[in-house]
Amino acid sequence: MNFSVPPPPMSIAGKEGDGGSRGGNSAAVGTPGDRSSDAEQPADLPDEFLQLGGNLLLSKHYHEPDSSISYFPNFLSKPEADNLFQVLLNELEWRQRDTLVRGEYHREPRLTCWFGVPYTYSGVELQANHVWHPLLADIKDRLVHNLDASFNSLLCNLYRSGRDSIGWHADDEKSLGRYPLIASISLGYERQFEVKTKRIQPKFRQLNEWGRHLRLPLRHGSLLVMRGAMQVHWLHSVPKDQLAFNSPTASRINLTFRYTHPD
Ligand SMILES: O=C(O)CCC(=O)C(=O)O
Ligand SMILES: [Fe+2]
Repeated sequence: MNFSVPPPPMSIAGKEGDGGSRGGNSAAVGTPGDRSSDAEQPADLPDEFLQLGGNLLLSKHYHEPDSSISYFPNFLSKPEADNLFQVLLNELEWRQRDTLVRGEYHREPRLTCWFGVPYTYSGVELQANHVWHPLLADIKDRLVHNLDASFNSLLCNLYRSGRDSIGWHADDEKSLGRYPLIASISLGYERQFEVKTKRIQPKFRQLNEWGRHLRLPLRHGSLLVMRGAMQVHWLHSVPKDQLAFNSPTASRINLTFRYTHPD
């Protein structure tokens, strides 16, 4: 199923710069009448897309690949996802790291674990870790096969409750290349994944019909793929979930497979 794309709806030239660094926060800039321009009011994607999945064209650009996401709600069966969640929760070496946000170090509001070649983002240096957990090596091989893409690294995130989050950012480190394909698997408690356009906007040729700030809940066992120029033109986040702030059963694991180019 392809979820795309009415005629060019609007001019969305931005005002000022905000590259949207990982863990940073930036307010959306709206245009009058743009129903999804308010940072508090993301547009929800239709149930059909959430149930069945599909491809969603976010925006088209001049001289660049489209920005798009693909969603596979049932990539892993329930028993496999249940088992993977429990095993990873217990067996990975989860650590809380310090990250640089606007010149100051802060504890990340989540735990992480890294596999693959060395990787640096926002002041966090992740050492090479070539001893892949066997279940993760297996998933990597299946993703390579299914998506016809290469992956040599994996960032695992553990959101312990609704209090944990990842702020607005783009996966736009130089080592990922300009148009990375990022495969993101969700396990455990369902959290909202939001995307919005960056504040400096190019002259998009065409924008999707839901606007410039969208969200979708990422289901246990689902796969989300981010493609094309998405990291150049869009930010993404998993905001805090007030309803699950104090719930110890609201943990979520996210696995983002990437291809990291050596320096
Ligand atoms: O938890 C998620 O779904 C997103 C994680 C993410 O964006 C990242 O690790 O860069
Ligand atoms: Fe990300």
